[in-house]
Amino acid sequence: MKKILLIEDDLSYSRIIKNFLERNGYNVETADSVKNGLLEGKKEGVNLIITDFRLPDGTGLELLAQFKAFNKKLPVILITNYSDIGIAVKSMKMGAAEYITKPINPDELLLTVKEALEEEQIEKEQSKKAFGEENYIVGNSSDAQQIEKHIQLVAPTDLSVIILGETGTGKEYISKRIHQFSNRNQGPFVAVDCGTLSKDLAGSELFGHVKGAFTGANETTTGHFEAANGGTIFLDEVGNLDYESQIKLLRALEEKKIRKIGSTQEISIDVRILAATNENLQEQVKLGLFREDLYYRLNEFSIKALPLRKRKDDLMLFAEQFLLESCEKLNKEAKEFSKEVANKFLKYEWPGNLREMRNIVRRATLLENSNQITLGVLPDEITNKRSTGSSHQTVKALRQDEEKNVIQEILLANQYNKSKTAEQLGIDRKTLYNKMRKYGL
Ligand SMILES: Nc1ncnc2c1ncn2[C@@H]1O[C@H](COP(=O)(O)OP(=O)(O)OP(=O)(O)O)[C@@H](O)[C@H]1O
Repeated sequence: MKKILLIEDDLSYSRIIKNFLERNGYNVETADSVKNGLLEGKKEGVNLIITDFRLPDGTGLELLAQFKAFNKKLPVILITNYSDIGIAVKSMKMGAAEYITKPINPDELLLTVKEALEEEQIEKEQSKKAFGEENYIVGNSSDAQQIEKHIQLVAPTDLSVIILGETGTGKEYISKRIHQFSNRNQGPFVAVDCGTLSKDLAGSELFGHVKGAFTGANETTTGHFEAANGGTIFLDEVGNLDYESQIKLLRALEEKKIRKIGSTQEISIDVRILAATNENLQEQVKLGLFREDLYYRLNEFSIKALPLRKRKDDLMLFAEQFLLESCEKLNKEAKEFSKEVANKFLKYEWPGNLREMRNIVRRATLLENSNQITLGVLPDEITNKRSTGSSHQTVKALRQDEEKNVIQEILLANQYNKSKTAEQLGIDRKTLYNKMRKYGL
């Protein structure tokens, strides 16, 4: 049975989530602070961490950073408030498996947990074989067609490719597509998140080590390069590699040989390298933080993944694909977007790009009961419903606090059964959902 550690300081809420996950076949331990979370999470046998963002002695992001330094393969799901998209985006950059927003929707939670654990399994088995098209959308706009042309052009060559773009713009998807259309597509595709490689262990993660190479090296390991032999290695957030690892990487690329840490034996490798960054790598080269020779070696060809706000022509195509996928995955009847929603989508900035859109559409699919996605199930960021400062603010805030407490109490008493809660409050389910979202319940 998979073991989940849930870190949440609201104990009644924590109990409800724990019960729900246990009913669905998981073993759940709980902790109520950063300190206790770290203690519990580092114990043997934990497969997944779910942590709230706001904790009494710190934040979920601090925990995420610590867990990623401790074991970067341990998946971490961050719970944020519905409107904290900035934190959610940051968490993904820091290596979170996924984020979910409050109020937690049970189906969404279960799906996210399942997906995070599946990914953990794949990592473990290192079964990086060829994969299907993964619902890859090319897009109809001329920019999208240009990117696709470049992918098809460069894929069959062995050139190193650097993929530039903001977080969530599809850099990893592009690199998988390059692998898929390359002659190496029967070989492994190994994705390495350089942002989560600690300085001390980067060398051994990338190239492996022999038993006894350093304290704690109890057995000989295979590094990512060796695992990718005959295939493609994808170095995500390559700008985060420390200087020492950059030197080793350059050597591996130039000599096509690696040496495990602590070994004198050289191993020949045949690996194609794709790298991604959402930083200005050239700027880092200028500042002396990234080696110029490595930069040119990685940048034999470059592809720019566009931010979603600059892809207005294809934006609804993505939204509709995510809606279709969500309906299928969640066993919901087919739905469409209302005109108002489409308008808001086109005006929104999408700081988290395609990943944010996929998550918002998935959540809207869960919340919407009709066959049309309406404004009511979108976050305030998109609908601009956020209240602006006014003289009534304090009185209003007080009333809202009261209302929030009452709703929370009744929800808890009903074990988060929304129909019962709405009935007891004398409001309909939709109003309840809106209020829950408003108050982050
Ligand atoms: N071409 C595409 N077609 C369909 N969905 C896509 C496409 N590109 C990206 N996505 C969706 O967006 C999500 C994020 O994409 P991906 O992980 O490739 O982004 P990224 O730029 O590598 O993100 P990060 O900067 O956080 O590493 C994917 O999980 C997928 O759901």
